[in-house]
Amino acid sequence: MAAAPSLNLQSNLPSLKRTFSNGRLRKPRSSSSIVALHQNGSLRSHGTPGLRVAFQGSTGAYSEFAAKTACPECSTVPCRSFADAIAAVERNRADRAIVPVESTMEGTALRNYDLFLRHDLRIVQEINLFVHYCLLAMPGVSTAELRRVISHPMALAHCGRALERLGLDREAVEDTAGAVKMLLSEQMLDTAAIASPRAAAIYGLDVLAGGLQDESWNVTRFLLLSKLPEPLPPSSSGKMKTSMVVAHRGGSMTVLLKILSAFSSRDISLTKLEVNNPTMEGKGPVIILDVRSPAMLKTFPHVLYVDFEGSIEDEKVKEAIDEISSFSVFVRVLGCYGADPHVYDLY
Ligand SMILES: O=C(O)C(=O)Cc1ccccc1
Repeated sequence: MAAAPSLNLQSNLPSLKRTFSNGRLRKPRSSSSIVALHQNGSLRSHGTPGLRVAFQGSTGAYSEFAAKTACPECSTVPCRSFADAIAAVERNRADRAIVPVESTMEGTALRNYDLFLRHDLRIVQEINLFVHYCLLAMPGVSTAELRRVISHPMALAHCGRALERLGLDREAVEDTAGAVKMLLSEQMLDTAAIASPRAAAIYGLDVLAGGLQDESWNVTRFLLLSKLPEPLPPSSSGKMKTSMVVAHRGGSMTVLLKILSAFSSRDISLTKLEVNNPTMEGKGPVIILDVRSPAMLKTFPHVLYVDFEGSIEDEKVKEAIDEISSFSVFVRVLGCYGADPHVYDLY
């Protein structure tokens, strides 16, 4: 009998423990192992049975696995786009949305982040997922017969060198599992998909190659978004993290120094500091919803994304935010949630 793949919890980055199940998921993952991880680990449980989590893509997408990792007992709601996943939460067709926002190979997925800023949702959990990319094809098709490959743009970008070597034309589609479904529905015999071993097992495709990513350490950070803030856990239950966006008048260097000083003078560790540079190709001003009433969309040319360790209930965090608010144009706290030091891996 094939062993059910299980999640592995590591106490520290960057080490990672993996379990192998021949890359195949033959039956639904038992959630009991994940519940145990929640009980032992620092994560707050989102394990309410019946919780509906919206994600972009089809069954078998990486985002769906991230959702199941974050909320083991949840049901997942496939959506065509990330915007649809957000709308599902806003219209009460889902309780949470999950979105990939950063990867070790490419940094922040600004499109997703910027879209999130236009809505009144909060970050309630983070999940780091080790992403394995495989080359999948219809049963019986060999690598020599392939002419092109389809997948999510991030997957194509992460496997650039391998695809170069294989000499395949690339075409972006909505998501990795959607690419697999497309192969099947259109019986494509000259096309491969890049997707997870889990998607291969779900849809019964052949895995022609594994570990396709250009960098062996390929972790994607997902955020779980909710309409309402989660109650903050007691401070004894582990480290907290806060995310915020800061809009300023320009002159990034001075602002950066002032922000660094607001945190370092209070011994608060930053985990992310990203400048949104409006001169970047294709990058316009950022539109942010001002969630204070009356809620309205505002446009800012100069924006910084900041994550740091600490809870908004900590006195020194409140002071740091007040100080930053005094020299910036706009500040919005995007969420306060349990810091998850683990990388989850399903192979
Ligand atoms: O297309 C998917 O499967 C997704 O969930 C989006 C994605 C793609 C590549 C890495 C992480 C998430």
